[in-house]
Amino acid sequence: MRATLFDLERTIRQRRAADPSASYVAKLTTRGRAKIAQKVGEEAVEAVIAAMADDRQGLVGESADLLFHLIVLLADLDVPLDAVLDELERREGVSGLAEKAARKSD
Ligand SMILES: N=c1c2ncn([C@@H]3O[C@H](COP(=O)(O)OP(=O)(O)OP(=O)(O)O)[C@@H](O)[C@H]3O)c2ncn1[C@@H]1O[C@H](COP(=O)(O)O)[C@@H](O)[C@H]1O
Repeated sequence: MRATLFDLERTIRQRRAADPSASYVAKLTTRGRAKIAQKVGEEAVEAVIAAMADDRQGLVGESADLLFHLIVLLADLDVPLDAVLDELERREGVSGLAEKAARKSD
């Protein structure tokens, strides 16, 4: 899983500077961060719509689109995917409910 995502991240970072007429990543990158962010939002909504329609196969495709566009957005801000996966690892074993309760008592 991690290896696949890292391969995709490497490809995306390489393609950013490619010819926009030959690369979707390059084309989207030239359209600017707001456009990339908009695509992330759109793909998230499409994933939600697939889920609410009980469309499991659709959800798989929309989730792939969402992850792909999120990595394009991370690359645009030069945030390594590793940082996100490290953050998830840091949270491992910490119940979301316990974490929320700890925040409220701050
Ligand atoms: N994983 C993906 C991937 N997932 C989705 N997409 C593209 O994302 C686009 C999203 O489709 P939309 O209809 O929402 O977008 P659109 O019509 O271009 O955008 P709008 O102007 O309508 O907003 C489609 O063109 C998909 O092909 C992807 N494009 C590329 N990759 C990976 O990125 C690599 C580099 O791609 P290029 O930069 O194109 O070489 C590829 O080898 C793949 O591994």
